[in-house]
Amino acid sequence: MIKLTEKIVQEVIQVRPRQSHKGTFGKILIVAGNQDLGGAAIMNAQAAVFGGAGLVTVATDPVNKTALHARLPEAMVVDYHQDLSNLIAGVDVVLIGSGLGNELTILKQVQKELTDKHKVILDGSALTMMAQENLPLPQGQIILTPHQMEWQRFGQVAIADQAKEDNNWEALVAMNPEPILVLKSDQTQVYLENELYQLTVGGPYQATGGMGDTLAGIIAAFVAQFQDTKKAVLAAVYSHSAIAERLAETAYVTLPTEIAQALPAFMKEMADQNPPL
Ligand SMILES: NC(=O)C1=CN([C@@H]2O[C@H](COP(=O)(O)OP(=O)(O)OC[C@H]3O[C@@H](n4cnc5c(N)ncnc54)[C@H](O)[C@@H]3O)[C@@H](O)[C@H]2O)[C@@H](O)CC1
Ligand SMILES: Nc1ncnc2c1ncn2[C@@H]1O[C@H](COP(=O)(O)OP(=O)(O)O)[C@@H](O)[C@H]1O
Ligand SMILES: [Mg+2]
Repeated sequence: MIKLTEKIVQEVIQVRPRQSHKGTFGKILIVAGNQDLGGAAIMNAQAAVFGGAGLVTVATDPVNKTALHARLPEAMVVDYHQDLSNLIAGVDVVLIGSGLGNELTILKQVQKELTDKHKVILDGSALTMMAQENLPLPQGQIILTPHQMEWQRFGQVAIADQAKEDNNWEALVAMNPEPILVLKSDQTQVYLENELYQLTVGGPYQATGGMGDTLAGIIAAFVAQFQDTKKAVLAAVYSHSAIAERLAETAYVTLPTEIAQALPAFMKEMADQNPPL
């Protein structure tokens, strides 16, 4: 078991090269937010934009369009009922599932367009629907971000049995190809290529709806812009809770949107500890 420390973030987040443009830092499609859960799409997208993604498009229920534009003009917004195949073909990263509710048709349509070139984050309702419908993993480099209840459904490991890492490995190796697992709890762990990483920052001030939607957006931003996907996932998981821990020095609860807002300053601090490329 390897403890996650600030070192991983310093390693991943570099000063940006001058010769760059928005395409350099990755294109993300977020498929999230049904009629009732538009906040999840907003929190995904805010975290992705503030986390440094080059271009963010949100495919969501049309009722969420005005709110998304008003909160986050940097993000593009499309109706998730439209044909998303061209959009999916043009992005590097697809984040799907936060606040998606029971939108099974949309989940299936997106999954069939994914290819090996995509990095795919499966969160929230995507995991729950895939478990209920027994759907196979889609193509792409897969990152699963379940909380314990979602992992119980998706990985079929009872919450009480998740404390034993062997049980989680057993469920993971049965999946082909083996995804990266970010198993969220008050003791979040990342299962990644035979190594178990343990988060040692963060705390109960994070127990607020939307906290995982924000983490999923940060993971999307980091894997979109940083070369090494595995290290980028670890750095995202660490950054999310390290920022929360800092905010909690003066706050009883840390809001997901506040964590997103604090990301650019945190990332600059980490990058400044590295020499420019
Ligand atoms: N503002 C919004 O639009 C929000 C949308 N959300 C979305 O709502 C959908 C349903 O997600 P939920 O997670 O609420 O519902 P779930 O039914 O999947 O799971 C939530 C329940 O699981 C149990 N549980 C056990 N261990 C847990 C753990 N370690 N962490 C969290 N829960 C644990 C809790 O009793 C909790 O009520 C997701 O797609 C999610 O992205 C949520 O993020 C809440 C905020
Ligand atoms: N008591 C806690 N200590 C540390 N982290 C927590 C605690 N409660 C929740 N979190 C973190 O908050 C996030 C919650 O994710 P999730 O349950 O998916 O939220 P949501 O779906 O509402 O956005 C995870 O990253 C989890 O590790
Ligand atoms: Mg969640």
